[in-house]
Amino acid sequence: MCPALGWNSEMTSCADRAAVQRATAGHAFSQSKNNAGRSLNRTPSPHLLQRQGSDPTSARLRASESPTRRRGSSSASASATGPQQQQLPEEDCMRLNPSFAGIALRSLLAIDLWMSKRLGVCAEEDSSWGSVRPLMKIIEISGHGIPWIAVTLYCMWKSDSAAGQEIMLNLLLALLLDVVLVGIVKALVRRRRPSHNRMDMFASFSVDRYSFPSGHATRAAMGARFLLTHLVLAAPVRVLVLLWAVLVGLSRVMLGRHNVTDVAFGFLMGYFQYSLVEALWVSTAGLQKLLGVLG
Ligand SMILES: CC(C)=CCC/C(C)=C/CC/C(C)=C/COP(=O)(O)O
Repeated sequence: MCPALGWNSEMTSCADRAAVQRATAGHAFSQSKNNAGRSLNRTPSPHLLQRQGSDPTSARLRASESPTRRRGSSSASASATGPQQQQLPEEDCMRLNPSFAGIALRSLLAIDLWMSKRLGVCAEEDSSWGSVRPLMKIIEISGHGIPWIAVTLYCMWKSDSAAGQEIMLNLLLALLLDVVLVGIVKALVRRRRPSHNRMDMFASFSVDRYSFPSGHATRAAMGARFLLTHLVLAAPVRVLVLLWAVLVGLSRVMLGRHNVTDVAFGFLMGYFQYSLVEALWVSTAGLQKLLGVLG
């Protein structure tokens, strides 16, 4: 009798250990869902296990222990399917890894939701930091795509040097690339914005109802890297640019627009987007050549 799970078996193989751990993990999650605050490792009572007889966790458990039962029930069939038998435990071990990865991911997401809820201190006017919400919304606009694109176009038009125009052209292309890539990832991942978010954001696409990744964070990271690389800025201004990027990310969580992981991934994605822009850098000479070919 397995003391933790309460079923009869002679569990010695890797497959059996896998079954035990999957069942324990599955049980731990159903426990933590139904009964927040209890330990994940708590041993279930026999009474509870009886009740779980028809739930999906038990169904998985029955499915996973079936190879063991088949092995145990007939030694003749075991010898008949010898090589296959030896593969089964290995397969089960491989299925064990995703379950641990699943546990790690679920734990990370739970921490993420908890932290994001706690940091969403200006999600509403009457939230604990509701008085700084207008300031956070100004920071939000400073990282929005429309002002960035508008200012870039203006600088490109006003620039009197070919080098300046080339830089602004590439910044414009980078901003458009950012909108497209973020839109694709949001549409693929489809993570809902936090429940405490008020959807009162200035000019957004329909895909912006999703929160992963934060488009403001990608733009802030990519834009900051771009400006720091291509503009000659005094040291205090460079610090201000970095501070602004951090504030944009922080304001997303404080406004309740995003979870922490949306912003963290957004920063990472924006950082690498800049590397892509550098790799695909378009020179004005190259652009003129291309336009000549097309025209
Ligand atoms: C010309 C053109 C394609 C402009 C698009 C600018 C635009 C509307 C960007 C979307 C900005 C936005 C609301 C992003 C959402 O940011 P999150 O940080 O909330 O993901």
